[in-house]
Amino acid sequence: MPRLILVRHGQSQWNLENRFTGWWDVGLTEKGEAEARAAGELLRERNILPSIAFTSVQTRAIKTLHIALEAAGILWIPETKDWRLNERHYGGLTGLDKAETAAKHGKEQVHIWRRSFDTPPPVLEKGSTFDLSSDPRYAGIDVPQTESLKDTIARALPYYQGSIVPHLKAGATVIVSAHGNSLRALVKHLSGISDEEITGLEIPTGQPIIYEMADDLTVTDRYYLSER
Ligand SMILES: O=C(O)[C@@H](CO)OP(=O)(O)O
Repeated sequence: MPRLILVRHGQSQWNLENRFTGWWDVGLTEKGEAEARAAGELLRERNILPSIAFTSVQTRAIKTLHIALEAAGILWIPETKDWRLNERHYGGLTGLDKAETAAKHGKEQVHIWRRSFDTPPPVLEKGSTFDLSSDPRYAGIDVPQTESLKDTIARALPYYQGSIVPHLKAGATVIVSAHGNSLRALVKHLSGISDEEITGLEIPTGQPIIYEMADDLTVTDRYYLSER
């Protein structure tokens, strides 16, 4: 039966520092690496072993995937990296301290920027420190200047449908290592969560979420692997 494993990257350096991250490429902390290892060990213990992997083009998700697959003893499985699984682009907030930004603009405004469904943060000016449009990994891609959750869904979901669903339809166990907001996009679709409710859903770092599916990809069960 098809099975989908979703895992948010382990703690990143900017999760630790409480900074808006988005598309900025930061590494994992030691704790983040340990979370990734624990996720892989859990997959091995429970014998839930993916045969194919998908991740973003961001170091924290790629490393989480590799550390987890190595701990599970299956670092060799095929993997695909795609920018459509990237974190939501945080626009002009990228790099800022979340608490300082709340002190400056008010908690309510920051909550809207972080969790509203379709209000994007302010745009990131072209040529500013965190502008990634000349990064070679984004060659030929129109790098956004900001994204709401709705914008993130608009690129992550078609990617899921076009590139991941065919493997699920063939009965594979698929792992996706990605980010808080790109995974929200997938969970919203898979669990049929409304635009309002999805904004309240927090996805913890390094915790595999399992979707068990029927052959027609109807979800039959969803659970955190650590809770079973
Ligand atoms: O900074 C970010 O890119 C994300 C994920 O860490 O933060 P938020 O919790 O605001 O979606």
